[in-house]
Amino acid sequence: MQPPLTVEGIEIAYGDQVLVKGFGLHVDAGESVALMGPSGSGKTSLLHCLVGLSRPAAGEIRIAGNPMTGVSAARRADARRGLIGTAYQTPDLLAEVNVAENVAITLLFEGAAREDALAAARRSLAAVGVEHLAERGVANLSGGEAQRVSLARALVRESMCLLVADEPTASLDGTNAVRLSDLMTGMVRERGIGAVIATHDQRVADRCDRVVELRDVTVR
Ligand SMILES: Nc1ncnc2c1ncn2[C@@H]1O[C@H](COP(=O)(O)OP(=O)(O)OP(=O)(O)O)[C@@H](O)[C@H]1O
Repeated sequence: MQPPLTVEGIEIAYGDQVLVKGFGLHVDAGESVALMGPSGSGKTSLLHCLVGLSRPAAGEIRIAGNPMTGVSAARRADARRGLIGTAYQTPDLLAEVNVAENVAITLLFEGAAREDALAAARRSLAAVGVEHLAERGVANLSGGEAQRVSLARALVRESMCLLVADEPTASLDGTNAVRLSDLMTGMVRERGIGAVIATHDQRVADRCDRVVELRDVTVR
């Protein structure tokens, strides 16, 4: 089986300013990797390359063997939709629809039957312990609940094999940050997927299997 993520010799540049050089990473099934490094070291830029939103200046990225480099934007978008789940610092839930519909939204946009999409959303909400919120509006969710819903949305697709999270606990207090980290890494193990979690929080990093420091490959 192909590993969820393979990165080789990545270089990230803005104009002629090289930010990251010679970065490699291999994430196995079930493994959570914390991506750390000082502010401005390029964590978010690297995550954007992993999910195919931008292209590195050099190097190769493969998600479950599927190339994210040297292919068209359309192919990267297909791989992103099918193989990657994302979670960010703010959950960015849509106020106009309920929790289950938020989780099901990408499936619904792609034309999945409504009942199938909502059943998948409920399964994903149950897996992260918040199925009881399914019919609720998103306005009154606590910060911890909203991040769990965001995680359920990231994990909703059965085919996904890589979770990419950028500071997912930054808006949470210490207790909720630890709970969400335990939940994320537990789900990654249980599903046999991989995860790359950019974080400044040592408590989050401690719950991952491994820490990768971007500092060493950032060009100053
Ligand atoms: N589109 C862009 N064009 C030019 N420079 C950029 C662009 N995006 C990011 N940068 C610069 O690249 C550097 C790295 O930014 P990035 O957001 O990847 O760092 P980070 O490690 O995620 O930082 P933080 O921990 O503060 O979120 C910064 O100096 C930033 O200003």
